[in-house]
Amino acid sequence: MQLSELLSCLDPVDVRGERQLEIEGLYYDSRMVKPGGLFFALKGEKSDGLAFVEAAVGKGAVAVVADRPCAVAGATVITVADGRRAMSLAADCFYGRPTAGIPVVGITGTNGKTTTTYLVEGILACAGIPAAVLGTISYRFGDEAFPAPNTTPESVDLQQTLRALADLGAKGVVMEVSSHSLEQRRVDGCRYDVAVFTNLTRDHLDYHGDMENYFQSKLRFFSELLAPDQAKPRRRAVVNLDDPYGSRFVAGCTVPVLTYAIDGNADITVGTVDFTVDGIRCTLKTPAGEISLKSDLLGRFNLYNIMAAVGAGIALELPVEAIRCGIEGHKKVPGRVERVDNDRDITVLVDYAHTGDALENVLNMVTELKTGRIITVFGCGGDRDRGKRPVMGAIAARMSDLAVVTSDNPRTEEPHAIIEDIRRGIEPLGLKEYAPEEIADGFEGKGWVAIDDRRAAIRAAIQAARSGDIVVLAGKGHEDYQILGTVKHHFDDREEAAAALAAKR
Ligand SMILES: CC(=O)N[C@H]1[C@@H](OP(=O)(O)OP(=O)(O)OC[C@H]2O[C@@H](n3ccc(=O)[nH]c3=O)[C@H](O)[C@@H]2O)O[C@H](CO)[C@@H](O)[C@@H]1O[C@H](C)C(=O)N[C@@H](C)C(=O)N[C@H](CCC(=O)O)C(=O)O
Ligand SMILES: Nc1ncnc2c1ncn2[C@@H]1O[C@H](COP(=O)(O)OP(=O)(O)OP(=O)(O)O)[C@@H](O)[C@H]1O
Ligand SMILES: N[C@H](CCC[C@H](N)C(=O)O)C(=O)O
Ligand SMILES: [Mg+2]
Repeated sequence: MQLSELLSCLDPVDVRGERQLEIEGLYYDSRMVKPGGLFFALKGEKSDGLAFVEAAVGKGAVAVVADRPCAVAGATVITVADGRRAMSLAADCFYGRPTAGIPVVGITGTNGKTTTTYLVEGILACAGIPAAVLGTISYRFGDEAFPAPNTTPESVDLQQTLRALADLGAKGVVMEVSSHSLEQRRVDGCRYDVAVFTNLTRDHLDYHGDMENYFQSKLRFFSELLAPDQAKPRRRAVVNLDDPYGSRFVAGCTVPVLTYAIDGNADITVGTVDFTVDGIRCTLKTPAGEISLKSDLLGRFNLYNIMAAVGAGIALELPVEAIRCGIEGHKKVPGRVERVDNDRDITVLVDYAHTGDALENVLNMVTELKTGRIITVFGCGGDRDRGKRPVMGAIAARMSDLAVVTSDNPRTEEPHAIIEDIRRGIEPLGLKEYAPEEIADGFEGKGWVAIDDRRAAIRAAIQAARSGDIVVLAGKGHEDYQILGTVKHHFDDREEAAAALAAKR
């Protein structure tokens, strides 16, 4: 693409140097630059892209974009107001506007995004719209999947992936929109039809600082990115009004809003509902009429995810029958309340709960199903929000008969130090702390135990379980790795649980 054409997309403040250049690719990492590239010098958390401009030009970049003064010989220098936003807009143009003219649903919120994307994918499929799904698990169209290093990729990777998925036949997009991506303008080049808000609870405060900043990063999705647009006439927001932040999102919206709530008044509410061990049966009252549904998803939190997906379907004006069919026939989400089969009458569930709210929801769900004692294995990620550690510790210990505290991607932190942070939330409860060897043949009273090594922790939990018990392995879900230092080692809770069940005495 000609640089002059790209310039019209990224709204430059100043251009110095040759404009008649053919741009072969967009890059934000100097190490990846190829000849003919346009390099975006971004200011990051760890380093400043300006320091790599010469390296980029040395590798063949013919032009550089920056939002701070930048001097370099041998390349056109483009100054913009916001480098990350300019990169998003340029990527949309460069990859041929992959989100124009097709339905695009973005889902944001602390928990429930991945699950809701799968439900919306099902609804779109039933409406005859085969859609791409981008999020934590993968970037996928049908069964063709690309690995997902981030939940919401950097704008250049995002638009390139959207183009590739459209070329494979995707006629719609459902994607998770993380708060990091909103803050870093990764999605500014996406043209959404519907933006969904699930909930806002504590997470990622290592990055956002406090809940208000976290909220503000998400609000941008509804206030700025969803501004009225003639090319997207049905733009709508879908907002959970039971969440304490819900009404603030509604107030910030610049397009019509469809609200949902189980407890309060909203556009979409619950008529009847029955939660069982087999799933959810409900009737929803909606502006499109009453919808009767049954789903094999478990728990009240999944009713919220269903309502969010139904809201997206209604906002897109899809037939009620497609909405029902999509919810009832949805694809299973790997690692979300996923059962590990066994013949020992122990319910083993692998789940991705890695925040206090998610853990509380999942443990509430298993408490309602309660067939025996609850044993919960969990840890907290290293190099992530430290404040959630004691909170999760208290929830796990309070709501389980035995909490097994262990490691979950310690990254560059000392695993035992993370467990000590978790301990601070458990100790005030005054519960018995078991030594690992004390639970080798089971346990009697309520308590907790710390076992740094996750494999040993899973083995101990399953060894301690008896017929009827429920073992929840929380935090890693679909992940098939454990990150120690900066190295990813193969590790899969589902495989570990199966091995522990096979080895159980
Ligand atoms: C904190 C964070 O979000 N960081 C993201 C950010 O990195 P950064 O801007 O801070 O990068 P930096 O290392 O300071 O470098 C600055 C610039 O110099 C460039 N550089 C650097 C070195 C060099 O030799 N040459 C060069 O050009 C870098 O490519 C970058 O453009 O931009 C990078 C490029 O897009 C991301 O890969 C990186 O994600 C890191 C890996 C990450 O772990 N992010 C997580 C926290 C994240 O984004 N998570 C969310 C939500 C997760 C969830 O709850 O589901 C997600 O969407 O995945
Ligand atoms: N609506 C919900 N409210 C609260 N907790 C939920 C909800 N839906 C799912 N959960 C819990 O949160 C975990 C993560 O769910 P899911 O993967 O759908 O969320 P996510 O928002 O995509 O998470 P991430 O930010 O890691 O991408 C689930 O395994 C479950 O324990
Ligand atoms: N994708 C999110 C969740 C990771 C879940 C947990 N397994 C962890 O590593 O903290 C993150 O990177 O913060
Ligand atoms: Mg997700």
